[in-house]
Amino acid sequence: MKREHDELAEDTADLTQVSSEGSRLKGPDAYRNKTILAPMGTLPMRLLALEYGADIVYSEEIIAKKFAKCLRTVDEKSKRVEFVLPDHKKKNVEAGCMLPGFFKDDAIHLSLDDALRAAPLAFRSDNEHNIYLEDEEDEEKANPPETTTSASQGATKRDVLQRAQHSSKTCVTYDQVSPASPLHALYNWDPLLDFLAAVLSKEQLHRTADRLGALNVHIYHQGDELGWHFDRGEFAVSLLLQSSAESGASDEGGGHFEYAPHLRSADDQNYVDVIGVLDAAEEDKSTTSTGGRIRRLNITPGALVFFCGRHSLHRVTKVTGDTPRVMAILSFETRPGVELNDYTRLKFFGRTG
Ligand SMILES: O=C(O)CCC(=O)C(=O)O
Ligand SMILES: [Fe+2]
Repeated sequence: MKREHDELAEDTADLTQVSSEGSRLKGPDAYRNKTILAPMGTLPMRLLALEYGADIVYSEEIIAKKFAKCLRTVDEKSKRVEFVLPDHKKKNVEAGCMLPGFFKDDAIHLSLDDALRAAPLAFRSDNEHNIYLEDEEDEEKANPPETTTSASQGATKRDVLQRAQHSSKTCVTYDQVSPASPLHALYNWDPLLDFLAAVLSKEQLHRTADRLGALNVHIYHQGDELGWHFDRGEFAVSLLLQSSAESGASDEGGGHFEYAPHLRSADDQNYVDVIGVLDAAEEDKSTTSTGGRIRRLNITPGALVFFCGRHSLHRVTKVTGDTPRVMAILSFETRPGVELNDYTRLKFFGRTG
């Protein structure tokens, strides 16, 4: 309690507050041994609290110095109000968000049964890839290694490309998902497009036009995993149908979603920290400075997850138990009519049509 009190004092050191004594006090001393109430909503309520013995009352707007420095922004479409630090804008933007319980038990079970019925026909991929999910030869031609050294010196794109990742999973394609599945209904439900567009601050979203890749269900059996990668697309929407993890954060069962938020940006590939995260994950050194950037998201069945994977390195750890991890991926684009290329279709679906 003492520590919190001091932290609050430090955080608000520049602010001048009106106390019950009516005098203006400045600096940390103004907050020692005082009865402080926060957050207090309306002025009459605050005045009443002062009358009944509180020394200092705060409205929400002046709790922290950091907060006082924020800019008020309003998203035009959703009308959502956000307070953003002007110089730390990127740190305020989350890598993703999760809505637990979006699908209730019945919808989960019907979708799961449908996917598992289709599984014997589905393609199993098992391959190595780099974290950028791109063809190395094409990439080297387009960006010769000498032009791709990180601003934070010492590591190059070539170093990162050499860190091969393994992925194996079975993929039920869109044409194999039954039109009777709740997943099919959800994906083709127009209000979902509006909802996602509002949440993601996009003018308009469209379902991906790919007859195989628009909606997929990935099944990870024992030994399967999804290696570290940055998504090529801007964001992904996923819905977990079955977890392989036995309980929340414990390692048992495996199949955990792990990510290192904001590891790169549009202007800095940050190869040094990318290598640091890959090393830390390999050696399971979650306490090293780069390893400390790795977070684990405890996704429960039925949760809808939006994830901006283009700048946040992420993976699914190896499934170690008997229960397969079953994850639906819903794909959307900001432009209509977008299809996958044949290279991707062959790699992940084993066919082009
Ligand atoms: O299955 C997951 O949780 C993530 C899947 C993913 O990262 C992807 O499909 O790109
Ligand atoms: Fe991904």
